[in-house]
Amino acid sequence: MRTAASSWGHIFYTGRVIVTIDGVAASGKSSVASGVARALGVPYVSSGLLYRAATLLALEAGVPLDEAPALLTHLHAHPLRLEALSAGNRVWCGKRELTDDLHSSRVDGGVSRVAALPEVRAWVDAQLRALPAPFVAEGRDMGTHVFPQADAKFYLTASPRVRAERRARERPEDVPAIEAALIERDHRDRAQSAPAPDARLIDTGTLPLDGVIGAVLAALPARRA
Ligand SMILES: Nc1ncnc2c1ncn2[C@@H]1O[C@H](COP(=O)(O)OP(=O)(O)OP(=O)(O)O)[C@@H](O)[C@H]1O
Ligand SMILES: Nc1ccn([C@H]2C[C@H](O)[C@@H](COP(=O)(O)O)O2)c(=O)n1
Repeated sequence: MRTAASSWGHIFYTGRVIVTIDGVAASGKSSVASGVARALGVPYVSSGLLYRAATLLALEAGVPLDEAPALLTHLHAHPLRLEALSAGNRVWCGKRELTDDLHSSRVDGGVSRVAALPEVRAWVDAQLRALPAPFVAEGRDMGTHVFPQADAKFYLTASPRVRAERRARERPEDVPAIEAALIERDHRDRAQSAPAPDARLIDTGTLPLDGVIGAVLAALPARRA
């Protein structure tokens, strides 16, 4: 029997298919995108990592986070490279790997300011649109703005408490503090975080990770080679 994954796997392998997975902070976007991409045998693309890497470089260099011209000059002098592997994305600045430094509370606290700058958004969008399809792309505006032509779109949600409890298993911080920071970030990211009208909404709070990945794979439109 041909499953949705195997049928799509063939199309992905030969075609330029794009699936987008957007959603609020810590809703499971990268875990789900990685699982779906692995099932389909294609890379996934984590757009948030580029915003995080831009924020880290600005913090390290003392560039004010809302000064777009200075930030863009710094980014052009220190080009970033997103390595879109299906097992986990990596970000490089020259020979230095930044990946492990991108999920700190310091970067979390500043990234929404950087992501609010239209010049930075255009810089990220250009890098994403230069990537060769097929892939699964995750972020906030993948289905609305960056890849409106995507073949299938999903939007993940979960309550702030559930998301904070999951994050607390990864970081030595207490749940109420993480929850408050997530609510604040949701608020600051809201301008670019609306679901695409044609996205399928999935509440990840009521499903295990494998269940969400299975729901995405099952919802991919039937395709035949
Ligand atoms: N459905 C799920 N059930 C249980 N845990 C989950 C589920 N989805 C994700 N997780 C866990 O929640 C945490 C956050 O997931 P993940 O990092 O994939 O979210 P994200 O939306 O990409 O986050 P961010 O917005 O910070 O980049 C991880 O520890 C992940 O393993
Ligand atoms: N397409 C995107 C991706 C991310 N952002 C912003 C919003 C977040 O605060 C930050 C980090 O993203 P995350 O790692 O939480 O997915 O980057 C955005 O505005 N647009």
